[in-house]
Amino acid sequence: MADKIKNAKIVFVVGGPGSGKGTQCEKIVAKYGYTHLSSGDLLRAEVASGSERGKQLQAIMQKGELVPLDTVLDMIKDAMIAKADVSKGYLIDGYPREVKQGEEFEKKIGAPALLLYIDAKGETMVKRLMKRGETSGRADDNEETIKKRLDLYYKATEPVIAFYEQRGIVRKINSELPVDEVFAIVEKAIDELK
Ligand SMILES: Nc1ccn([C@@H]2O[C@H](COP(=O)(O)OP(=O)(O)OP(=O)(O)O)[C@@H](O)[C@H]2O)c(=O)n1
Ligand SMILES: Nc1nc2c(ncn2[C@@H]2O[C@H](COP(=O)(O)OP(=O)(O)O)[C@@H](O)[C@H]2O)c(=O)[nH]1
Ligand SMILES: [Mg+2]
Repeated sequence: MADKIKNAKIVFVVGGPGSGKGTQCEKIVAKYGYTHLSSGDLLRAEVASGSERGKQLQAIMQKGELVPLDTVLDMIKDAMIAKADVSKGYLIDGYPREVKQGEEFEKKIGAPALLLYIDAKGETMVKRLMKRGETSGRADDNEETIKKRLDLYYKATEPVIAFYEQRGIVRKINSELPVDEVFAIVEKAIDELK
């Protein structure tokens, strides 16, 4: 039943690991009532379920690599459909990770109206993730995996931003600032959508 979500407002939230995607998404949910779907959280839920598929995913995520495209996309699509009747819009956090993921999303679900590009310096992201790692319990918040995630971000995900820039839907957000100042910029981008 993809019909239900064909006309939904879709916002891609893209940025490096630890750039502050999740933090800003929470604030958008609180103010605008959007549905927040973090692809990483969906994958971690599958891992936590203890399923066979979850075990395979865990091995990939622990290495900081990308899980197969269809796996993530199916999870996002199912989660979107489940919320279709109540959703004012969708925040797709941490996806697409590569241009191909964006193309497949558009084929199977629909086109994004906006891409929020949450931008922080590499050293800032590493610092935040090491700090988060003290309490997150995430198997990939360690120095070695963080470095791999960052490398993959620059190699595979930054081209996603260039791809959508051609369409004029990218809003670059400087997330070096304090959270509330970052959100003030985010609000402007979301308000433009209405
Ligand atoms: N579309 C996606 C999203 C996530 N992952 C996997 O899930 C891991 C964690 O993703 P995510 O939670 O989005 O992590 P980061 O981008 O590193 O951002 P953060 O942890 O700071 O939210 C990734 O490293 C990757 O292995 C993936 O393969 N494909
Ligand atoms: N100073 C500052 N810290 C932030 C900001 N956003 C997030 N953080 C911190 O950076 C860490 C990673 O943020 P998170 O939202 O999980 O990032 P994500 O990996 O992009 O989803 C968190 O522990 C936050 O405390 C921000 O705008 N400013
Ligand atoms: Mg996150």
